[in-house]
Parts: sequence; structure tokens; C-alpha cells
Amino acid sequence: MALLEAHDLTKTFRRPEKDPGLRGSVKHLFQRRYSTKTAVGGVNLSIEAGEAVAYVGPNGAGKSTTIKLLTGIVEPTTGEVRIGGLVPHRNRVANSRQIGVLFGQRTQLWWDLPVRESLALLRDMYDMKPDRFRAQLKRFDEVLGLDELLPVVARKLSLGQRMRADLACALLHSPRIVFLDEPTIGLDISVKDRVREFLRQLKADGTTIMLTTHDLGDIEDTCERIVIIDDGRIIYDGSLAEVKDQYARERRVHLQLGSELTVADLADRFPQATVTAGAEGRREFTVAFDKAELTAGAVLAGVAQIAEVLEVKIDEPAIEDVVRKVYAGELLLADRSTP
Ligand SMILES: Nc1ncnc2c1ncn2[C@@H]1O[C@H](COP(=O)(O)OP(=O)(O)OP(=O)(O)O)[C@@H](O)[C@H]1O
Repeated sequence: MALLEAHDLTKTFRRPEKDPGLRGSVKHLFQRRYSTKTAVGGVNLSIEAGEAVAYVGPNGAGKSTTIKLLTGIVEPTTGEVRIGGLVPHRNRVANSRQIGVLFGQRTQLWWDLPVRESLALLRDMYDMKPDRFRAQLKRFDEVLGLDELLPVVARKLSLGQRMRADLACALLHSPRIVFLDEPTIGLDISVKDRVREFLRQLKADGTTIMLTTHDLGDIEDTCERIVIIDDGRIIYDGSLAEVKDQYARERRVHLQLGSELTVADLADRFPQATVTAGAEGRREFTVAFDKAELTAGAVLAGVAQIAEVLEVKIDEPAIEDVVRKVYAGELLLADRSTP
């Protein structure tokens, strides 16, 4: 049995509807109107122990609501979730021992306490042995640089420092599964790198990870599976490699030449590709093509017949591009989704 099973998970919200302005507000007092919003509609999800799953989708797609449903913070309107056999919203205490949660936009640190005290409170809540607690803090210090944050009162932490401390809080009790909702949001590159390294280590240690992010760089080296949600429904659930292979088919070969050519020379040779000149005019070109129609090797061999090739760079497909295309409605993934 999978560690996490969600069947037909649905959450609808009732939202007040009022006309604009004071008049609308007064009218709403006497004549209330509501509309129903389906934030998550019929999600089926199964996650095995040790898997790292990226959960992505555009703004308002239902990512955070799904995480709230899976962790038991919100009760489903219909459907059911089980984690390790427990129904999260009915077994809150037992469930909190097996899951870790981080919401990048919010903190679970006690605002007026030094980080050390927040961690100590969590230690007591989880009945952790002192040795185990110390070992965890040491581990977090090695990757997250936690020690320097321990004496600092939470409200005085910068965003990056706060996120590092929050990660330690979410993982302190070595949960079986961790839900990370935008763990790198607003962070600068150096902190982002630290968080990503932490995720890699978590994965190597066998922790099951569900990661929600807008920054697709977060998922490339951690998650082998990607679930894409749009308008409350899962539109793709499969391997990241397959998404790239199937949908990111464009390749770009950047060439620096020792002799001069024109765009037309290359366009004639590779009619299936799009050729553009680079900054160096007649000595620098980019050849873009669909990998089903041409290969980088064929491009190189073809160019080498008519010019001296000094340097070559081949752009690999980026998952960002795939998901961006999904958002823009350019890719139809629905036929590949789980039922
Ligand atoms: N408490 C609520 N009451 C009413 N509507 C809600 C509530 N929470 C979420 N929604 C609506 O449900 C939809 C999904 O919201 P959710 O926060 O899950 O999306 P998201 O994918 O996490 O978006 P983002 O990437 O912008 O954080 C949105 O239309 C949102 O306005």
C-alpha cells in the first residue's frame, strides 16, 4: 500500500458575492448572495514511500488547498486521504508525528521566541530524546547553517534565515513524509542553493517529499515525478524525464564559427530548423529544431562541411518551458493524466 493515498479529493468554498462600493456592501448585509468555488475537484493521488513528487500549477490552480487537505489542516468536502493508514483531519496528533509541513509564506516559529526555544518546544511536543534532538540540530547546522540562527528572536530573522529555521522545525522529528509549499519563495540565490541542497539530502535519506513550487529549478534535481494541476484537476501525473522527452522536444545548438556564413546558408542546409544570427553576426548562429526531425550531431556534421566550427553549446530542454507551455494552453496533457 502506498504511503499516501488520496481518492476523489474535492474541496469547495462558499464565497460571498457583493456588488462594488458601499451600496453593494449595504445590500449584501440584507440580501446575501454566495457562489461556490471548487478549489480542488476530484484529485486522485498515490505516493509511495521514498518518492519525491513535484506538485506544480499556475496561480490559483489548487496547490495549497491540496496540501492543506493532504495534511489534515482542511477537511475535504468529499473524498478521502490516508497517510500511513491514518485519515489526517481525524487523527491530527498521530498524523503530526509522521508528517512535516512547511508553508513558505507563513512561519511555524513562535514569533517572540529565539529559534532555539521554538525548536525546544517542538522537541517536547514530539517527545524527542535529548541525544536525538542534538543530532538533528547538528545535521541541520551542517546544511542550513542553523547554529547562528538559534539565539535570534524569530521576528528579527530575514526571510532566508526564517526559511532555514522553518525547514529545521518541519523536519525536526524525522517525519516519514514532508510537504513543502513554496520553500524557496522570495529567497536569493545563495539561500535557494542551500535549501535545494537540503532537499537533495532529504531525498537521499529516503524521506518522502511533496514539493509545491513556482520555481521549477527546485524540482530538477530532487523530483523524478511531476504532477501538474490546473483549475483544481490533475492534468498530468508522470515522470519528469518523460515530460521532458515528450514535450520539450526543441533543441538549440549554438555555434561559434572560425569562418563566415549567412543565415541563408544554414537555413538552406537545415530547412526543418529555425536559424538566427548571434551577436557576432556571420560567425555566430543558433539552430533551433525539433529533435524528432533533426539531431545535434547532424547539425554539427552539416555545418562542419561548409565552415570551421570553433565552439558548440547544446541547450537541454528545461522543465520551465514545458510547464509554461502547459499554462499557455499550448500543450494538451489531459490525455496523459491519471483517471
Ligand atoms: N478559504 C478560501 N475561501 C474561498 N476560496 C478559496 C479559499 N482558499 C482558496 N480559495 C480559492 O481556491 C482556488 C485555489 O486556491 P489555492 O490557494 O489552493 O491555489 P494555489 O494553486 O496554491 O495558488 P497560488 O500558486 O497562487 O498560491 C483559488 O481560486 C482560491 O481563490
